[in-house]
Order: sequence, then structure tokens, then C-alpha cells
Amino acid sequence: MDIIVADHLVRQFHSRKKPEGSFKLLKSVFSMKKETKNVVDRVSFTVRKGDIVGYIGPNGAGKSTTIKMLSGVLVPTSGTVHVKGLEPHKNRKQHAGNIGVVFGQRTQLWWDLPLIESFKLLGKIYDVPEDRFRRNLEMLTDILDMSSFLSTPVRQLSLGQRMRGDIAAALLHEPEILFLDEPTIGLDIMAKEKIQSFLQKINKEKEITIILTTHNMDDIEKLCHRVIFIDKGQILFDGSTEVMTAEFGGFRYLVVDAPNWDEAAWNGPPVERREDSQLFFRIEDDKQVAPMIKQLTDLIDIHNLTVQEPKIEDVIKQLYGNHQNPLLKPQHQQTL
Ligand SMILES: Nc1ncnc2c1ncn2[C@@H]1O[C@H](COP(=O)(O)OP(=O)(O)OP(=O)(O)O)[C@@H](O)[C@H]1O
Repeated sequence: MDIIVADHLVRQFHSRKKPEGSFKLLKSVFSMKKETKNVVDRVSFTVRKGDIVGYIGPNGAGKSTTIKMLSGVLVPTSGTVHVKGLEPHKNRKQHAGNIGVVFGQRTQLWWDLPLIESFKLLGKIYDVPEDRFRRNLEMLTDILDMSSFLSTPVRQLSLGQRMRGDIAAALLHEPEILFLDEPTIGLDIMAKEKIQSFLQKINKEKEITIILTTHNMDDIEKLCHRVIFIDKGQILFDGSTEVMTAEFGGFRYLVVDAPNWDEAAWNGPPVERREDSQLFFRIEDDKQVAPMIKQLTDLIDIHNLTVQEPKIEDVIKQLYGNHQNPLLKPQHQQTL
């Protein structure tokens, strides 16, 4: 069942641009040109109940703007979006009951109140019956491990604690859909893992549908079966992580453990990255492997050598830097 349907969604923003040239600069206050930009440009997708979708793209691509339209914060300039059959900005109250939203860069908690008081206020705002509120709070406190800081004012929480608080706040009224805009931004590895495994759990056990934007490729690797890649407001890829890897991961890595590596003496293909004493060489064609091994062993003592598939992170890097790839056509130019 499609729980979210976005159809040719457009959001424009206006900005004022100064004319070029120093003389013109003088008059610029009066003559600034109004520019209109489609920051989300004919975006269409559907999401099925229980999916976890990674909505990714470079800075300024239009991810947050899309999430804001899905959550009803922004009105689309044209096109439509339906979430559980409702148009978010037209059916605000009912829609709010169906969704939870977390913007990692902002908090919906009351800064000066103890965390628990924010939860109580949100319970009232969302009209959550007393017993359900207590049950949900207990469950969220337990799995998000919040009992030690429930009475702490939000301003005194660490970023990881605050983020767990924000996620709990978004779920107290038992929404079916969760929109997360950079939920792991700035968190350390342990805090990230806590949130990732929590999201996995609620998705699996409660079938909560999740759309998340992130620059943390580990979130995609751990959580998402599907990725939508957007750039300059347009969707350039929408598919499973397997299809993405098959289409954009047409390479492997020759991984060489060489503690005494001498970069200056090497005149073969460049090392793409290093992890301790391991060197990663990108292999586009398996025929490259044998001559490279020979060249390497002639030069240096090798402790270990493997050929590895690229990680999702490596594949996504390809997507970001590879717009001339004919497979990356804007969605509205793709033939079905
Ligand atoms: N209220 C606004 N008025 C004018 N322009 C805006 C407004 N909000 C966003 N924009 C512009 O729209 C574009 C898309 O912004 P958006 O926040 O959706 O990007 P994003 O993909 O979430 O980026 P990031 O990864 O940096 O968070 C940017 O160029 C941004 O400057």
C-alpha cells in the first residue's frame, strides 16, 4: 500500500539578485532583480507502508524542502502530495496525528523544561490518552535508554541525549510515519548506533514508515533498502540499494596491506584511500588485477591482499560526482 504519494511536486523560492558591476552596485538596493528558483522541481515518488527510504543529495539539493512539504510545514507551489490520503497543508490536524517529524538541526523540545515536562506537554497537544501516554513513554524511555536524564532540562542534555529526546517526542502519539531530517548529525559512533538500531526496531516491530535525509552514509548502509537521490531539486535516481550498487558500483577495490608503503616509488594507478596500512586501489576491470599485483610485489613487501566490493558509501560517492552518467537523467526526462 502506498502511504506517501508525491506527484510533480514543485516548490519555488524567490530571491533578490544584485546586478553585476560596481556602478550598478550603487543602485542595487533599488534595482535588485527578483529571481525565482524551483528548489524542488517536479519530484514524484511513492512510498509503501513499512519502507525506510534514504532521501539523499548534496547541500542545497532540496531535501529539507521536500520533507517540509511532506510534513505540511511548507505549501507546494504546484504538484500534489498525499500522506495517508491527506494533503498535509490542507488537513493539518489529522495529518499531524499520522506523522512524527525530527529536524536534527532544531529541537521541538522546550529548552528550559526538564525533558519529561516537554513530553507531557506534547502528550496534551496531541491528545494522547493518559494510559497510552504512560505506556509509550515507558517503552521509549526503555529502548532509547533515557531514564537517567528524563528530569534534566533540555538545555543541559548532550547532543545524543537531546536527539533521543526529540525522536521520542516525535513518537509519543504513535504516528505511522516518521520524517527524519539528519537524525544523526554531529553524533558520536555510539550515539549514532543507538539511534540506528532504535529506528530498525520500530520499523520492524511497529511497521513505522521512515523517510530520512542524511549525509551520514552509514545511516543508509544500516537502515535503507531504497535510496532517492536528488540534486538541484530533481530526482536523479530512485531505486533499491542493490540496483544502485549494480548500476553505479561497476568497480571493485584491490586492498593491499603494505606497512612499508613508499608512495614516492610508486608509479602505478593512484591509491584512492588509506586505512592504517591498507591501501585501496580502484579496479574498473578485472584484467587490471594481475599486472598490478606484479607491479606491487616487485616494489614492496605485501602482508595481505584482497579484492573487495565497494561499500554503499563508495557507490554513493560515485553518484554525487558523476552527473554526466547517462543513467542519471532527471526524473521528468526518464521514459517509463
Ligand atoms: N525559505 C527559503 N527562502 C529562500 N530559499 C530557500 C529557503 N529555504 C531553502 N532555500 C533554498 O532552497 C535550496 C534547497 O534547500 P534545502 O534546505 O531543501 O536543501 P537540503 O538538500 O536540505 O540541503 P542540506 O543538505 O544543506 O541541508 C537551497 O538553495 C536553499 O538556500
